Amino acid sequence: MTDAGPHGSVDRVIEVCELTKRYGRTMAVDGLTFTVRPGCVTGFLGPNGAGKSTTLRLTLGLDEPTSGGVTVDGHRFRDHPRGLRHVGALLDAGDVHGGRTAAAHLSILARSNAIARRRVDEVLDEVGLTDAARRRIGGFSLGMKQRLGIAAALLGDPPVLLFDEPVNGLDPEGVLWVRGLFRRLAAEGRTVFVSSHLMREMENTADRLVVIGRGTLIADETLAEFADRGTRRTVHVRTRDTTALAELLTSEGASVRPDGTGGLTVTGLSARRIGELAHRHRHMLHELATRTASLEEAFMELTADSVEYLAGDTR
Ligand SMILES: Nc1ncnc2c1ncn2[C@@H]1O[C@H](COP(=O)(O)OP(=O)(O)OP(=O)(O)O)[C@@H](O)[C@H]1O
Repeated sequence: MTDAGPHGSVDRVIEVCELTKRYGRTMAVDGLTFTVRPGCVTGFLGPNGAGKSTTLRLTLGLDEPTSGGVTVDGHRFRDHPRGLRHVGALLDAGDVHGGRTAAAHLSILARSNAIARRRVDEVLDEVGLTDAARRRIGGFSLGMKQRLGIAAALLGDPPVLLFDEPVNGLDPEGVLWVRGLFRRLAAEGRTVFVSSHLMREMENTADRLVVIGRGTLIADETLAEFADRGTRRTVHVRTRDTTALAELLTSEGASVRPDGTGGLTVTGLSARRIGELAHRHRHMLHELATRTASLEEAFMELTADSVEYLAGDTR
């Protein structure tokens, strides 16, 4: 599965190398380098505007990079003779002709990519749209459009699959279904690359994570490695003289920040040690509690500096 290919490349591997895309004054993607391998689900995470869709569009040759590039098996997408039979993708589920039926939409795609007609019925069945096959797409819910987009990605039975925010619009049953589908596709040895701006959509799906913010790479690691950040403990402490306690804990090597409610969030010292120090220096503590950050919190902390639009932002 991961044998070296004819050009010294690795089979089914997406290689993003120094990828840069500038739109006027906006750096959508800024020197991104990472590799996506087969046999596992790789989550592509980042806040809104981080550059995920741009990276996926560049991977599919739908846009030209300003510099750098992306290859699949060592070739640019447009140089792959097998097109959709090699790389299947869901980019924008709404980008379909509403007047066509689901079956007609997929049949046209199949014909133009030399894919057998029987695949249309197979993928409609796979995504649960068999009963809606003869209905016009214009009347589809967002969730049904997502399923149709996933069907289109699967149509050519490709070894490499890209999905841009596939969970959008799916109901809870649909979310479970799509997770199972991604896991199965990866278990079959395919390369599965899935974007999302929500950690919780990835934490039960992805084996690896590529995290970006403002077009640059923030993390490229296994979910287990990422989870280790998530299990980092912080201690919540509340006292009357916050400033004095913060100075004391900082001098003992802790990292201390206000928690926004008059208390302090401390990392680098255990609750027990903080309790001992406070006692020795005669600080009365009103609260002392250890808490474990969730994966979502770890993700938000990691990407905090690259969030484009903050609620209530007054910058
Ligand atoms: N065609 C374009 N013209 C101008 N700016 C663009 C274009 N496409 C993307 N951008 C800008 O590039 C940046 C990255 O956008 P992109 O859609 O790739 O991010 P994203 O991570 O997919 O975000 P989201 O989760 O909101 O879809 C944004 O600031 C966006 O406004």
